[in-house]
Amino acid sequence: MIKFSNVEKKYPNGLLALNDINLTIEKGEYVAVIGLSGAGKSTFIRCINRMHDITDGTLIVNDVEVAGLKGKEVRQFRRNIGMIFQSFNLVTRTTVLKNVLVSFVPDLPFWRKIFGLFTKEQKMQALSALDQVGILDKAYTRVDQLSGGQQQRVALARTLAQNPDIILADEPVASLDPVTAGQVMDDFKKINQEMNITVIMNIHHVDLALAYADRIIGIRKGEVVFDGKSSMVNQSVLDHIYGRAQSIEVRKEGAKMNHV
Ligand SMILES: Nc1ncnc2c1ncn2[C@@H]1O[C@H](COP(=O)(O)OP(=O)(O)OP(=O)(O)O)[C@@H](O)[C@H]1O
Repeated sequence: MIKFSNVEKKYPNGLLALNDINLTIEKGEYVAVIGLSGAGKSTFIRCINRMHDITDGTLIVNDVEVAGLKGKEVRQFRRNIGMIFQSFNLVTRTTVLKNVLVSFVPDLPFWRKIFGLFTKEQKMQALSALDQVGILDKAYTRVDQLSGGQQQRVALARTLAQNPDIILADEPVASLDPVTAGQVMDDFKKINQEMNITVIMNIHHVDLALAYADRIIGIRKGEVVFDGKSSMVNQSVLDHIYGRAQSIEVRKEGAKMNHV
């Protein structure tokens, strides 16, 4: 469970990126965070795994008060939280399997790290993660020979091999074409439903957010201005999150995406 109580995030330059956030996300939820560029979506997601420190309030993740973690505890805490980025963050000049095995590196003894030696069990776990996202046949292919969608699946498999409770995804389909974006969204949905992993995703495509996520959190100027079921989101809710003129643009972009 993730619980924000009166959470504030102020950057060192004084910018208030999150203001008085109060909400709870239960295990197994699929949440999409939407809002205009600069609204605070990335900041919201990145506070959850302590990529950013909150500056006031309390944030509890899996019974742990995130702000109280120190050094090694932060690394340990992050083991249960996967993170997926728009840019995939893969080592493209090596194989898919090696990229997935990287998720085990923090747990390896020093000498194994040096030689890149992985146990048979770790290799099986990595292969199984690749199977879960449907690219087992690409295990020995170099990442730079894969399409964008396949690369995002490698990133997802790497996260799954880590056996997380929570997956945070920061614009995971922003650089993909509409069809591939839909396939990657399907992967997230499958993982969420079959493995009961909480998914919290920042996403600009409102139509995809509404089609896949169960819950929508709308952020505007650092404040949560909507929090409810996807089925409750209508034009007036979007106007409230984005502002009237912008919400029409957001919808038009979505329509264009769907017709490519
Ligand atoms: N390191 C930083 N220092 C100062 N201000 C920052 C920093 N990172 C983000 N901000 C500011 O905080 C606000 C929220 O940024 P954030 O990246 O969370 O927005 P976002 O909704 O994810 O935007 P986008 O959709 O464009 O990624 C913005 O005004 C941004 O300029």
